[in-house]
Amino acid sequence: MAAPPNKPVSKAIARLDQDGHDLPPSPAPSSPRNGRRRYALATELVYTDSKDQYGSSSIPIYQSATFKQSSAIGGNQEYDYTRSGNPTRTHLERHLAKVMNAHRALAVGSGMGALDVITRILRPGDEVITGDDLYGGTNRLLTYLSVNQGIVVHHVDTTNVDCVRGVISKKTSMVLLETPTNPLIKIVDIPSIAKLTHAANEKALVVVDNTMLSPILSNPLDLGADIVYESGTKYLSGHHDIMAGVIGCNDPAIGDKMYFTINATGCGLTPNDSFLLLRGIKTLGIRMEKQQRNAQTIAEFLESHGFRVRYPGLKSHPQYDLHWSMASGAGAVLSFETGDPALSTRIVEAARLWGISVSFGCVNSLISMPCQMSHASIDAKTRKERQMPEDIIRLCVGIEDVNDLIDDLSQALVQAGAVTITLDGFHATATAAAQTTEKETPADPADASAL
Ligand SMILES: Cc1ncc(COP(=O)(O)O)c(C=O)c1O
Ligand SMILES: N[C@@H](CCSC[C@H](N)C(=O)O)C(=O)O
Repeated sequence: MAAPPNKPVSKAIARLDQDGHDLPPSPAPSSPRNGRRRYALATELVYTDSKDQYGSSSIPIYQSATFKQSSAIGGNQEYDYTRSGNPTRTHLERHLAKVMNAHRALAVGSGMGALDVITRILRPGDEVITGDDLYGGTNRLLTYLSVNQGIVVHHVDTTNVDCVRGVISKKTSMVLLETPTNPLIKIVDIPSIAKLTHAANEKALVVVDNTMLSPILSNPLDLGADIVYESGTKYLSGHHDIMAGVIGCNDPAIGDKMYFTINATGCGLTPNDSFLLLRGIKTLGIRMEKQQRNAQTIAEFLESHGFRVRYPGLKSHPQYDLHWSMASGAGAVLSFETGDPALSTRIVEAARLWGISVSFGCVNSLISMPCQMSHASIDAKTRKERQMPEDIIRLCVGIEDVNDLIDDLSQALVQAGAVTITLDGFHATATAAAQTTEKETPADPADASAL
């Protein structure tokens, strides 16, 4: 089933604050011809004009902890100490603000570091509403805040706006959303929840973790969110060679509060990692294009062979229309079930091209079992209460040749005994969804090469 063609995501950059940031090497604002306010996002991602003194086409790494001052009584300069600010990081943040259509962007050492900075806005007694399907590390940090910092955390099914309505009140300070959720790929209605939240308490902050889509596919700030953050470790950098976290917001006072925390705690992204993130961002458009094309083909392959597949590029996804009303692509993470955790383990371990690894968004394809890996920090009882299938397999699709990926997956499915050979190919054996009228014979691993 073909997904709708990519549509342009972001509106024109309207909120970018150019004041006070025009010192080298901050990026120059883009200036397309024909009266347009900005280029298409894929162009903005690679647009690197800067005021570098030598006109360097790649922004230099200012690998310096300190900057000399012109005077003992302060001086009039932008930088004094890299914890407080660094030209390479500033360039990255300014570039991100353009890409995220944010008034201000901030770059820190990891995605969890970003959430830490955001949740430090909370005060004891504040209430947070969040989902019941969340990245394990997010769940862990929220649990820490509720146990140690007096924050009240409500986990509800955020895919149902009425569930959010049921717990929202004047005491709600933050609503934290993930969409598509990790790992169940459920979709959350950001505009409706943002409206509901701001009506209940105009000071409450709607925060969206956009790691699964990245700015090239969705812009939560344009959908009503107050703060967007994501793990730059994933799609933004794209090569699994750095850890990073980025934050965007439109309210200058909130931006200042978060900057205060970054300077006070020292979690700003290093100059070297800022450089690598800048480099990764340039290829985000083309990587995502290929990754999601591959993901669509693989999702269709698995579904057509009888597996229950969760991917918003498939028409069978129960929230297909909602997803496409908020995003211009389906992303490149999908999950599927086999009905048996031991069988899933065998599939994962039989794959070769698909690396057994946590994380996603990288150019290499990865396969994992979230309940045992990325979400193992959520205890088994809570996983059961939240209906996380222990057998779920997550595929994070890369840029390899899609036929090689399908071939490797096919071999793994056969070797693990997850499919039966039929007259015209093979079909899932163990999934609840597997229904076949054809005469089946158990798969022989030796047959894998014939597939
Ligand atoms: C959805 C989501 N948000 C946030 C994070 C945290 O990012 P990081 O690993 O960069 O801290 C992850 C993964 O780690 C994630 O999957
Ligand atoms: N051991 C790590 C696991 C990181 S999971 C990374 C990523 N978000 C994913 O979903 O795969 C931890 O405990 O945080």
